[in-house]
Amino acid sequence: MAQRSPVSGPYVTLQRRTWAELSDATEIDLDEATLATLRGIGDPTSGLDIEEVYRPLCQLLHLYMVNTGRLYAQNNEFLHLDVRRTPFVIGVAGSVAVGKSTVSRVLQELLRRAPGEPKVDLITTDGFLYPNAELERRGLLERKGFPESYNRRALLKFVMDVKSGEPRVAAPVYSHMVYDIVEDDQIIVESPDILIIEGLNVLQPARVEADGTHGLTVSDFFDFSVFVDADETHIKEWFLNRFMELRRTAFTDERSYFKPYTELSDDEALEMGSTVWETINGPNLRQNVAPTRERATAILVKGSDHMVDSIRIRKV
Ligand SMILES: Nc1ncnc2c1ncn2[C@@H]1O[C@H](COP(=O)(O)OP(=O)(O)O)[C@@H](O)[C@H]1O
Ligand SMILES: CC(C)(COP(=O)(O)O)[C@@H](O)C(=O)NCCC(=O)O
Repeated sequence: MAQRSPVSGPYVTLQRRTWAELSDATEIDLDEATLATLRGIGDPTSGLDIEEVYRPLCQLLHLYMVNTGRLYAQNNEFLHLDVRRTPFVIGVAGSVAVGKSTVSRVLQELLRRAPGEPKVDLITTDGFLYPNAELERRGLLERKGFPESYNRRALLKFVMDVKSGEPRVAAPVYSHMVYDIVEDDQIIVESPDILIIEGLNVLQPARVEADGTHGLTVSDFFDFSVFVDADETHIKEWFLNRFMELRRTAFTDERSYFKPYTELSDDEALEMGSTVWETINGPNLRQNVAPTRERATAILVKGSDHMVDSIRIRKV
C-alpha cells in the first residue's frame, strides 16, 4: 500500500519511489538520443526519471484526457451542441531556471508517442511579453517576467481561441538572443490534440476588473497543470550555473543582447547574475510564482541535484 502523508490538504504527497510503483506502463519510454535533445542547459533529466517520474505522470494524464474528453462530449450532447473538437490543455508553471522547458519538452515527446499518436504542440508564454519598447514606456523593463510585463489579454485570447477549436491560432515569438519580441515572427498552433502552455505565470489567478468583477484567466482553460517546484537556494544556483554556461556559449554570438557580459571577469559576471536574481527573478518567484503552486494539479518537487524527490497530486 502506498505511503501517504496524512495531512496535505487537497494533495496526496508521494515520495518518488512510491510514485514510481504506481505505473505499469512499460511502453512509455524515450531513447537516450531523443532525451539529449530535450534537456535544458544543466538539466540532468535521465532515462531513470522517465521511468520513475514521467511514466506515472503520463498514465495519470491519460486518465484525465479520456475522462475530460468523455465529459466534454456528453455535455455537448446534453446541450444539443455540434461543436468542434477541443484540445486538451496542459499548463506548466514554475520559477525562472527551475527546468520547466525540460519538463514540457519531455511531456510533449512522451505524449506524442501515446496510442493514436496525438498531435502535441508546445508554446511558451514569453511570446506574450510586451516588446522592450512598450515595457520601457510602462516603466517595466526591470520587471520582465512579472505578471504585468505580459499582454495578458492577448494570451487569454490565444488560449480561448485554441480551446474553442479555432483551426489556426497565431502566437508571437520571444528571442532570448535579442532579449525582445521578434516582430516578424509567429508560431502557428493548428488544431493540436494536446497543447502544452509553459510559463512563469500560467497559474496566476484572474485580475480584479475596474468594476470589481473577476475576469477569466488562462488557467481557467487548463485541463491539467504541473508546477515545477524547488527551494529558491537551489534554483538560484541553477540560474547562476546556467548564466555562466551561457557566457561561454550563446552570449558569445555577435547578435546576443548579452554579448557585453562575455567581457566581464567570472567574478563580475557572477555578481551581475546574482543581482539579476536578487532584483528580478527571486522577487518574482516569491511574490508571484510560488503563491500559485497550490493551484496546480501536480507539483513536481526537485531536490538540490535537479532530481524530482516527491510528487504532490490533487486528490480533491
Ligand atoms: N539568456 C538566455 N539565453 C539563451 N537561452 C536562455 C536564456 N535564458 C533562458 N534561456 C533558455 O530559455 C528557456 C526558458 O528558461 P526559463 O524561463 O528560465 O525556464 P526554465 O529554466 O524553467 O525552463 C530555457 O531553455 C533556457 O535554457
Ligand atoms: C523570458 C522569461 C521572462 C520567461 O518567460 P516565460 O516563457 O516563462 O513566460 C525569463 O526567462 C527571463 O528571461 N527573464 C528575464 C529577467 C531579466 O533578465 O530581465
